Amino acid sequence: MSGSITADGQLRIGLTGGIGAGKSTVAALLAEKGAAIVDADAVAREVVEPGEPALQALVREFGPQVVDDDRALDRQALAAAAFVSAERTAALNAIMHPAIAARTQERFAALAASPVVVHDVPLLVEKRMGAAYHLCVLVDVPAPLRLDRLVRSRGLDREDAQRRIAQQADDAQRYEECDAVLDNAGEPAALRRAFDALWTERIEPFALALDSGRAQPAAEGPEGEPATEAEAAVRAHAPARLRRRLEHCLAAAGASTETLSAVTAEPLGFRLETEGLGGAEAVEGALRGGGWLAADRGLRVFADPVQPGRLHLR
Ligand SMILES: CC(C)(COP(=O)(O)OP(=O)(O)OC[C@H]1O[C@@H](n2cnc3c(N)ncnc32)[C@H](O)[C@@H]1O)[C@@H](O)C(=O)NCCC(=O)NCCS
Ligand SMILES: Nc1ncnc2c1ncn2[C@@H]1O[C@H](COP(=O)(O)OP(=O)(O)OP(=O)(O)O)[C@@H](O)[C@H]1O
Repeated sequence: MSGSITADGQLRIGLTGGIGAGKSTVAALLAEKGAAIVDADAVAREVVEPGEPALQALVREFGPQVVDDDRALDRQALAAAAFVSAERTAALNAIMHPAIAARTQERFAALAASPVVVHDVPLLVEKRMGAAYHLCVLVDVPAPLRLDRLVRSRGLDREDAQRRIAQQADDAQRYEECDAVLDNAGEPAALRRAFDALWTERIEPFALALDSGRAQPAAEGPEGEPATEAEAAVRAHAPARLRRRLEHCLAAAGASTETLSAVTAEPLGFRLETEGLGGAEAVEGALRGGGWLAADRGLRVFADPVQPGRLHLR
C-alpha cells in the first residue's frame, strides 16, 4: 500500500489513527492548505467495483452473500464476515492490500508534481509503513470515545466498530510508528489549533527545506519537555524511526546498511561507511529523496525541523 519516497522535493506525509479518530477531518484541514490527499479507504472502494478481480476473489473467499443481487459488494455483509477473527481479517487483507497497493502507486505517480502529498491510511501502523513517509501524523483519541463518536454521529453498529478496533493496533504501537500526535479528544476548535501549529512549525518548513534541497541550519531537535505522555512516547521512539527511514531509503537504492551505526543521541547522529556501497549517485539520490539533505561535506541532515538527525558519511 505504501509508495516509496521517490519524487524529488516532495514532502510525503502518512496520516493515521484508529477507526473514528478524525483522519478525514484532519485530511480536510490539510487539503485546505493545498496538500494533495490519497485516501486509502477510497482506493479500497475502487478496487472492489463490479468487474474488478479483487471482488471476485472476495466472493471465492467469503461466499456469495458478500455481493448483492446486482453483483455489487455488500460492505456490511463483508465486514460481518471479515472482522470476526484475526485469521478472517488476514484473509480479507491478503486479497485487498495488494490490489490497494497497486492502485496507490498509480495515485502517487500522478501526484509527483505536488509539493505535499498526504496518504490517509488507517492501517499504516499495523503494516509498519511509517518509514516510507518523511513524516507520520497520528490523530489520537482514546478507543472508548472513538466508539461513542462512531455510533452517535456516524451510526455505525457498536459491535462492528468494536470488532474492527480489536483487529487494529493499540496506542503504544501507534506512538512507536508516528512522529507527531494531534490530540482529537476535545472540541473540533482545539484540533484546528493543534493542526495549525503543526502546519506552521513543522510541515511548512519541512516542505520548504525539501523543495529547496537545503537543510535548515537551526535544526537542533525538539525543544522543551513533552507536554503529554503520548508526546513523550513518540519522542522516545524517534531514534528507531529515523534509523528505519535511513534503512528504507538506502535499501531502495540497493545499498547495504551493514555499516550504519548510531553515534550520538543529542543531536541524533548516525554514521555510514560509503566505501564499497557502490552506485554513489543512486545513494545520493535515495538520501535526498528520503529527506536527508546535504549540509556540509560528508554531512546530511534530515529535513524535519523538529526531529532533525544527522548522517555522517565516511
Ligand atoms: C470490509 C469493508 C468492505 C467494510 O466497509 P465499510 O464501508 O463498512 O468501512 P470502510 O471501508 O469505510 O472502512 C472504515 C474503517 O474500518 C476500518 N477497517 C477497514 N478495513 C480494515 C481492516 N482490514 N483491518 C482493520 N480495520 C479496518 C478502518 O479504520 C477504516 O477507516 C472495507 O472496510 C474493506 O474493504 N476493508 C478492507 C480494505 C482495507 O484494509 N481498508 C483499510 C484501508 S487500507
Ligand atoms: N473533535 C471532535 N469532536 C466530536 N466529534 C468529532 C471530532 N472529530 C471528529 N468527530 C466526528 O467523529 C467521527 C469520525 O471522524 P472522521 O470521519 O474524521 O474519522 P476517521 O478517522 O476518518 O474515521 P474512519 O476511521 O472511519 O475513516 C465523524 O462523525 C466526525 O464528525
